[in-house]
Amino acid sequence: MTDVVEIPIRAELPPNYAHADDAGADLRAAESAVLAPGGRALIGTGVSIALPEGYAAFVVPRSGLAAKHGITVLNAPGTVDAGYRGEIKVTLLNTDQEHEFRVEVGDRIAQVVFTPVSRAVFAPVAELPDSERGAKGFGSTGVRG
Ligand SMILES: O=c1ccn([C@H]2C[C@H](O)[C@@H](COP(=O)(O)OP(=O)(O)OP(=O)(O)O)O2)c(=O)[nH]1
Ligand SMILES: [Mg+2]
Repeated sequence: MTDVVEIPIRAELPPNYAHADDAGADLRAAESAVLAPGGRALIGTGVSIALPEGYAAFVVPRSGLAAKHGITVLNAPGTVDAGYRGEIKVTLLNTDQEHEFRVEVGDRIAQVVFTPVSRAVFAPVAELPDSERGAKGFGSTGVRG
């Protein structure tokens, strides 16, 4: 069964899940905007929430807007802190260098995912424990095969 968390919300256009088992709830634009080719815009959603302590919300792109129009969330995943009570806004980036992209009020421009998060307590050490990967990264395993 899906884990459900109740989140107090103030919104004219609340985020909505397209399907009962979706992880992401679509965020709607509360204002119109025109993104020039290569341009960006900070777009209000009119949504403000009170996340439970120990939770975060991540504002992430929609794959259809990315694949069809080159639209992404510039700071993806946008991080909404549990204590944030302001309006959730979406920084859309139009990566298409030829076409502008128009946003109308009510358009579903991004999605939001809710998740519990851990906070770190940093414990300084002289040496880190060994691991199989060690310091290898940034393509160390290649691409093919
Ligand atoms: O896509 C986003 C990302 C963040 N926020 C809101 C909620 C978050 O809690 C707050 C601050 O975000 P972040 O910490 O990413 O921004 P910052 O540039 O570090 O600002 P601050 O100095 O206020 O933390 O802005 C959004 O509405 N949308
Ligand atoms: Mg910050």
